[in-house]
Amino acid sequence: MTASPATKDEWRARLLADRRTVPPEVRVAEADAIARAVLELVDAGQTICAYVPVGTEPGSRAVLDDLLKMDVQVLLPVVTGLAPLDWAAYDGSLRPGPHKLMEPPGPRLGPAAIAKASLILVPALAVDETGVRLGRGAGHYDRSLVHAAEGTELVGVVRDQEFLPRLPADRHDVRMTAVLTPGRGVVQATNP
Ligand SMILES: Nc1nc2c(c(=O)[nH]1)N(C=O)[C@@H](CNc1ccc(C(=O)N[C@@H](CCC(=O)O)C(=O)O)cc1)CN2
Ligand SMILES: Nc1ncnc2c1ncn2[C@@H]1O[C@H](COP(=O)(O)OP(=O)(O)OP(=O)(O)O)[C@@H](O)[C@H]1O
Repeated sequence: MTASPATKDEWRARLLADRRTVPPEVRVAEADAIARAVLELVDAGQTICAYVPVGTEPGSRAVLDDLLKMDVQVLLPVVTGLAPLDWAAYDGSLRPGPHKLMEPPGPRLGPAAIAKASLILVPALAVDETGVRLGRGAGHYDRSLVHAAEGTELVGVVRDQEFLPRLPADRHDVRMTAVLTPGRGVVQATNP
């Protein structure tokens, strides 16, 4: 058994390597389970922030279309350097952006648009039981989530194996209020 990684960078390397070993049929089954859980979390008329999975990330583009059909407004992140993320509404179309990301082609709503969302699905490499999230390491979400409205549900989406007891945390880390995994559904984070 290999020792547990100590730093965030060591955790990122381990978690990304593990994601690459997941067989396609497992990814599809996990994405379906995540989609079912997401659709149970939302109500018609609600605005949420979501993400388009990139590479081996859990989730699917299909759930975004299901959300539109349910009359949920879906905002997707747009990367603009190291500033907080910008946001644009999903209307069914996407175009390629940086880092192999897909983004909506429509109007940019500005970083403050995140405050319209009552639920934010946050992509992550791992989340711990107290809601500490490990992301890609650029701090995009940490810079953005401070603009979310108070009381907004911040749901980190990870595979079951990426829901960990403890991760290294920095002062700037914005904690998730809950974690969504394919096997366990939505689990509320505990107090640190
Ligand atoms: N889907 C998604 N969107 C997101 C994020 C994310 O983590 N996931 N971000 C979170 O902050 C921001 C963008 N940050 C990112 C930074 C680097 C890479 C990245 O390393 N991409 C790889 C390909 C993906 C892979 O194979 O795992 C690449 O560029 O090669 C992706 C997103 C905003 N949008
Ligand atoms: N609110 C902030 N203001 C200024 N710098 C920040 C802020 N949040 C994070 N950073 C910087 O961003 C860098 C990456 O932070 P961290 O390792 O926590 O990223 P992450 O949460 O894993 O990534 P991401 O949010 O992009 O997915 C660090 O150098 C950190 O100092």
